Amino acid sequence: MGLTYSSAIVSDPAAFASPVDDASDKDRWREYDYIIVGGGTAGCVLASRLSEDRNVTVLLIEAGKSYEGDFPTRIPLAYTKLFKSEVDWDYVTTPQNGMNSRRVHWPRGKILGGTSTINAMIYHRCAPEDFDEWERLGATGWSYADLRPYFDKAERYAPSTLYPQVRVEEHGLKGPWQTNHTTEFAVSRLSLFDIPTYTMRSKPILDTILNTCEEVGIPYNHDVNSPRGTIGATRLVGCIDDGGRRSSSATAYLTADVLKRPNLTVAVHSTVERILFAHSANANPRAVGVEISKSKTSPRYRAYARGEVILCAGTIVTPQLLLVSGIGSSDDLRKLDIEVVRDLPAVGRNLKDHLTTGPVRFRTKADITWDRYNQPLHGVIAFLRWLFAGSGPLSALGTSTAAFVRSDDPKLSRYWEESTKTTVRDATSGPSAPDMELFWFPLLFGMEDGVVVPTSGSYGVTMAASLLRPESTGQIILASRSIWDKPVIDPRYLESENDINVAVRATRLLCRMARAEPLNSLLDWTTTEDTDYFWPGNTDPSELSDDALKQWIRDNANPIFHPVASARMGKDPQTSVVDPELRVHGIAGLRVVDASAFPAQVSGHPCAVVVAMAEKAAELIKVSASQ
Ligand SMILES: Cc1cc2nc3c(=O)[nH]c(=O)nc-3n(C[C@H](O)[C@H](O)[C@H](O)COP(=O)(O)OP(=O)(O)OC[C@H]3O[C@@H](n4cnc5c(N)ncnc54)[C@H](O)[C@@H]3O)c2cc1C
Repeated sequence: MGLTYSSAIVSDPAAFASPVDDASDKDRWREYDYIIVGGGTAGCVLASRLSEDRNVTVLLIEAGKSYEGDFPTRIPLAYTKLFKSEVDWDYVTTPQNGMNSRRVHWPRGKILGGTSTINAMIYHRCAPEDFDEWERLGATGWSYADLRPYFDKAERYAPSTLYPQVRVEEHGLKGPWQTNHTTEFAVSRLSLFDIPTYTMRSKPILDTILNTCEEVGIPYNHDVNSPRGTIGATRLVGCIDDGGRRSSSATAYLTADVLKRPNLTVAVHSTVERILFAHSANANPRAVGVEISKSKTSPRYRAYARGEVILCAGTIVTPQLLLVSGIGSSDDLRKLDIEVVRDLPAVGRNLKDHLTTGPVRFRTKADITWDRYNQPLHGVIAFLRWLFAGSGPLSALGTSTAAFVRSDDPKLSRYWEESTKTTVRDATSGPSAPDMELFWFPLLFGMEDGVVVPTSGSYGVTMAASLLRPESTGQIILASRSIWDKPVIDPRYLESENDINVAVRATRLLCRMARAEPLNSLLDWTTTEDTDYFWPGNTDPSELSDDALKQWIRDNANPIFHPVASARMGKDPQTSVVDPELRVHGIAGLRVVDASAFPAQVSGHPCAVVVAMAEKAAELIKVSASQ
C-alpha cells in the first residue's frame, strides 16, 4: 500500500480500487457508497460530512498531494509563491481578444483542500442579493435565507476586541473553518521578534486609505459578511487560524480525527480519468463509478459507487470530466469521437470570472509600507516572527482592506463624470449589491508571466479594482478526449463594452482617491522617473482620456481567479447542467458540488460560498439517501 504522511491517506490506486482487468468480475470490485472526485475546497467538506454516518463508506480521490506537512501553503502572505509550483495546476487561457491578445495564467490548487489551500484566504459571504438572484435563475432553495445557516455551520469566527462592532450572532462560532481578523497589527500578538518601531509601520497607510474612502463618499462597513449587506470599505476577515496559519478546507475538515474514520478513504496522487455509466432500456443512464490512474501511461483502476459519484473537481475539470465521459453538447462530443451519454449543451458554457483593472501604483513616502520586506534582514525577521509567534505580516492577508462599491453610486459619480463619456448598465444582483471591489496592497509589485514580482528599492501602494459582475461570458472546451490534456479556457474577458466601461470608472475612482486627503499627504508625487510604471496613477485624472484608459486596461488587466458557472445549476437542461439538488440533468447517481455549479457569478470572493454550498449539498445527499 502506498502511504503518504498519514496512514489514513493512500496514494496507490491498488489500495482502494480494482484493476481494470477485474471489471467483468463484480465480486472483485472495490465499492463505496459515495465516490467524491476532487479533494478540493468542496470535496473535503463533503468527505468529512458524509463520513459522519459510520454506516456509509466514502472514497475521496485527489489528483494532487496531501496537505499534511506542506509548510509553504500554511504561510498566509506567501500564497503568491505557490503559483506555478507543484501545488498549482498552472492553466493558461487562450489569447484574449479583449486584452490585446494576451494569454493569462490561471492558478488552481492541486493538493488536498484544492484552491482553498493556495488562495488569498479572504473570507467573504458576498452580497445577500446574489443568492436571491440564484433563486430567480431557477436555483430553488438557494436564496440567502436558505444558504445562511450553512455559512454559519462552516465558520468558526474568532471575535476580536479590536472589532467590537462585529455582531458575533451574525457569524458561525462552532464550525470547523477558522476565520480571524488579520493579526499583523494586534498589539496583543507582539513578540520577541518585534523590534521597537519595526512592526507597526504599515498600519498607517491602510488606515489612511480607509479614512480616505470615507472622505470620498464610501462609508465604513464594520462587517461585510453580515446579512445587512456588503457595500462599503472594510477590514477583511481571513481564513486564518489562531496560530496565524492558513485554514483551508483540508485543515478544517480533514482533521486527524476525521482521517481516522474507518469508513473514509482518502486517496492522493490519483487522477480520475472518466465517469463509468450503466445503461438500461427504460431509465436514465446511472453513474456507477470512476476510472483512475496515476499518469497518462500507468495502469487503470476502477472504483464503483453503490450510491453516488459526486464531482468536486472545480470549474475547469468538472466540465472537462463530464465532457470526456460523454455528457455535453452532442455535436461537440461527436467531433472528438466521444460516445454521447447525454446531450447537455451547457456543459463548459456560461463561464464567468472576475477581472481586475490592472495595478494602479502610487509611490509613498519612505518606509510606511511592506516594501521593506524585500530586504533580506526584514524578510528573515518577518519569517521568524510568523514561525515562532504566529503573527506579523506573514500571518496577514495580502489584501486586508477593501471597498465594495457600485458604479452607479450618485455619491461617487463626480469622480468619473469629470471627463468620462462612458455609460454603464446595471449588472448587479440587486440595488444593495456592488459591481466593483477596490483593493490595495501596501507594497509595489507587478505581474510577469503569472508570477508576482515585487519592485525593490521603492515604497508604494498598489491599487486595483475587480469587476464583480462581468457581462463577458466564456467557455471551457475539450482540447482532446483525454483528461491529461488541459482543456481550452476562453473566459472572453472584456468582450462586453459594459465591462470595460465599469473598469474605466473604477480606475478613475482609484486615481481620485489617491489625490484626496488624508492619503494624498502620504504619497510622494515628486519623482518623475519610470512614468510608465506609475501611469495612470501619476497623471491628473481630469487629463486621462477614456480611450487611453481603455487601452491601458486591455494591456494590464489581470484576473483574480474566481471562475464559476461552467456546469451551472438551473431548471432547464438546455441552459444548465445540474438541477437545484445539484444532480446532473438526466443522469442518475451523479452530482456536481463546486464553483462550477454556481448559477451566476457572486459579487465578491467565492470560497466561503463554495464551502456553504458543500455543507448544504451534504445534507441534500443524506436526505435523498434516507428516502
Ligand atoms: C490565487 C487565488 C486566490 C484566490 N483568493 C480567494 C480569496 O481570497 N477568497 C475567496 O473566497 N476565493 C479566492 N479564490 C477562489 C477560490 O479559492 C475558489 O473559487 C474555490 O476554492 C474553488 O473551490 P472548488 O471546490 O470549486 O475547486 P478546487 O478547490 O479547485 O477543487 C478542485 C479539486 O479537484 C482536484 N482535481 C482536479 N482534477 C482532478 C481529477 N481528474 N481527479 C482527481 N482530482 C482532481 C484538484 O486538484 C482540486 O483539489 C482564489 C483563487 C485563486 C486561484
